[in-house]
Amino acid sequence: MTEPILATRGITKAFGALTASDDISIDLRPGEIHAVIGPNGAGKSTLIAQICGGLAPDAGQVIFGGQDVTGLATPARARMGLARTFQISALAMEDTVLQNVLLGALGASGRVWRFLRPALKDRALRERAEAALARVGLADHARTRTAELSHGQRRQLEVAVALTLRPRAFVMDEPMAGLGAEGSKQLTGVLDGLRAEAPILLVEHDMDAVFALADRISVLVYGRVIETGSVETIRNSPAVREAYLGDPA
Ligand SMILES: Nc1ncnc2c1ncn2[C@@H]1O[C@H](COP(=O)(O)OP(=O)(O)OP(=O)(O)O)[C@@H](O)[C@H]1O
Repeated sequence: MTEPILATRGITKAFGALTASDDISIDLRPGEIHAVIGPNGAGKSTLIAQICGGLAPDAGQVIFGGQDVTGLATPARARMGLARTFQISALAMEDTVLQNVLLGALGASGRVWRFLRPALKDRALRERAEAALARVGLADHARTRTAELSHGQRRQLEVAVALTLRPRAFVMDEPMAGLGAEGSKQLTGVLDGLRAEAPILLVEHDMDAVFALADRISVLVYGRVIETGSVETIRNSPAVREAYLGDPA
């Protein structure tokens, strides 16, 4: 079997008497979108925080690129190529779309961002930024002020910024939240093409998007993964229906 790029091994995290992550082992393989779904309070955010470095597990490990990164802080994991998106929008609204992506590319190049002006003239950086914009369908908006983009286009821009870091894996936290039907459809198209570049661990409530995108789905209930499988497996699982949809099979 292909070596996973990202994996948790027996991740456990308790808040007082509540076990928010209960011995969770999931993995993300090259080329796939692995969705994590579950009812409110199931522990999705807690899991993501441990994967990305915001929260230390009580037990278990996070493995990224074959290395144990459990003790590493978020920026160190990001530098290794773990790209988290959609947590808080970090876009500079008054800057143009291209400037936002250039800032990302500049960060990835290790230079400091007070040199943004020369960066606009740096051909290699600019090409990288423009390629990222084209990748998410925003090539025609390079000179648009970011504040003028629709909500959905801003999500696309966040993906472009993340792409400039040349990520090895994406962790996405509810990318479809707050988007209308059209925005969700467009972003679904972007994410669909992205898995070839870097696999995506996708936490998402929008089941249309999950069923359209996921190669595998893990279902989290009360901090436990009760089932991992293909869309078909999950759709037909009596355990998932009962525990997640509240529908006794
Ligand atoms: N810092 C904390 N202190 C105490 N309890 C917490 C803390 N963070 C989360 N919890 C609890 O852990 C459980 C899991 O929460 P979490 O936010 O991970 O769930 P979730 O699946 O992401 O929910 P949602 O879908 O609503 O975002 C919940 O019962 C929550 O109240």
